[in-house]
Amino acid sequence: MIRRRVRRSVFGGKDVRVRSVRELSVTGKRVLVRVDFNVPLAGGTVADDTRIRAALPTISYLCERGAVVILASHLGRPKGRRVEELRLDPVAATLERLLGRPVRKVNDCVGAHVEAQVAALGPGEILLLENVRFYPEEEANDPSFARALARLADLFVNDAFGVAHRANASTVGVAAFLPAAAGFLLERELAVLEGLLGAPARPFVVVAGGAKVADKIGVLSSLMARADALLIGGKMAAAFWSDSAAPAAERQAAQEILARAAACGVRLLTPVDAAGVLNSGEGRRFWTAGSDALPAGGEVLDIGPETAARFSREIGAAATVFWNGPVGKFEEPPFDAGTKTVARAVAAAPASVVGGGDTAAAARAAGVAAALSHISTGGGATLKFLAGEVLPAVAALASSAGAR
Ligand SMILES: Nc1ncnc2c1ncn2[C@@H]1O[C@H](COP(=O)(O)OP(=O)(O)O)[C@@H](O)[C@H]1O
Ligand SMILES: O=C(OP(=O)(O)O)[C@H](O)COP(=O)(O)O
Ligand SMILES: [Mg+2]
Repeated sequence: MIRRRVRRSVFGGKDVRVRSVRELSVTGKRVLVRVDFNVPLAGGTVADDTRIRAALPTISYLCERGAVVILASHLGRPKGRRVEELRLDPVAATLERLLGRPVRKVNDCVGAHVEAQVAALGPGEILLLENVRFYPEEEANDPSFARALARLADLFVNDAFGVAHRANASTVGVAAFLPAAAGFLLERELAVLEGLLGAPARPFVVVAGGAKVADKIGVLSSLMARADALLIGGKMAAAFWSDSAAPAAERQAAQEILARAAACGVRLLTPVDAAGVLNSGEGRRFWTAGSDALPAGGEVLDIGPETAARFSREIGAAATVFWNGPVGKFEEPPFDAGTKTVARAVAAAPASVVGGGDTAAAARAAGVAAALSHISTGGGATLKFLAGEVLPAVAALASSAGAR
C-alpha cells in the first residue's frame, strides 16, 4: 500500500509516515472523524466558522463515498464536566447549514444509547457527538474511554490539526484501537506549514499573543532558534513586566526568553505601552499608559499605540511572518485597536501565516483574511510544529495498527 510520507526533516522531527483518508476503503464503513470545532461563540452562536469550513472537504468526501460519519470534537475547556454553554448544538446547526446535509446530534459520546444512534444511520449520514471534554477521561487519554469511542466505528480519521498537540483519548488513544488515517485538513496543514515556514525567507518575524500563556510561553524559547524577531503582546506580555503579577512559572519562562534572545541575537519586542479599563464608583474609565506607569488596579486589555506602531514597523521589514494570538481582547472594542494594526501589517508581508482559532477570527474581523498566505486552524499546534516538536496526534496516526 502506498503511504503518504510527510517529511519533517526541516522541523527537526523524524520522517513520519501517515496514511491518508484517500487510502481507506470507506464505503459502508462507520468512520469516526476527530475534528476541531472549538470555535469562538458569541451569544450562544458560532462567531467564526473558519474551523468548521476547514473540515468540510473530509466530511463531504466521506459522505459522498457512502460512509457513516461520526464526528467528535471538543469545545472550550469544560474540564471533565457537563457545561450547558459548551454543548455542540450550535456547531451542529452551523455545520448542517454549511454542508447542506442533515446533521444529527447526540448528548453523549459513548455508551449503548450512542451505539444505537450510530446503528440507525445509513450511508452518507452524519452524527455529531457531544463535547468530548465533558468526560474527564478525554484529556487523561484514558484507554477505556478511547476503546469506548472506537466501538462506535470501523475506521478513525483525524482531521483536527488545531488539537494535534494534545495527547487526548480522541486524538491519540483511539488510534491504537482502529485503523487510522489523516483527513485532508490535517494533511494540508502539515504540507502548507512546512512549505511556508520550513525554510522561511528572512527576516522571519514571529508575533505571539493570546490568552493561553502557560501553554505557549515555553515553546517560544525553542522557537527562537528559527526567528529573527519575536514580538510579544496579549496576556503573554504581562510575564515580561518587572512588577508582574503573572504566575512564577510564566515569569521564569519570560526570563529564559529574554536571556536566549540576547544570546541568539533575536530582536525581542515587548509592549512599551498598554491600554485598558478601570472600573470605579464614577463608572468605567479607559486609559492608555506607558508600561512602567500602569494605573493601579487597571486591567491591561490591549497593547498601546506606541507599541502597535513599533510592531507594525518591525513586521513591515519582514519577508515572512507567523502570527499566533491576538495582542488584546479584540472581541471588545476599543481593545481591538492593537490587533487590527498588527493584522494589517501582517497581511502586507510577502509571506504571512496566521494561526489559531481566535487569531483566525481576529484576522477575518480585521478584513485582511484574503491577503494572507495561509490561515492555519492551529495556534498552539502550529507553535509546537514550528518549534520542531512532533505532534502527538500525528505520531499516533503513524504508529496506528492500520498504518503499519
Ligand atoms: N490583554 C488581554 N486581556 C484579555 N484577553 C486577551 C488579551 N490579549 C488577548 N486576549 C484574548 O486571547 C484570546 C485568544 O487566545 P488564544 O486562544 O491563545 O489564541 P488563538 O486561539 O489564536 O491560539 C482572545 O479571546 C483574546 O480576547
Ligand atoms: O483552540 C485551540 O487552540 P488555539 O487556541 O491555540 O487555536 C484548540 O482547539 C486546542 O484547544 P485547547 O488549547 O483547549 O486544547
Ligand atoms: Mg484560542
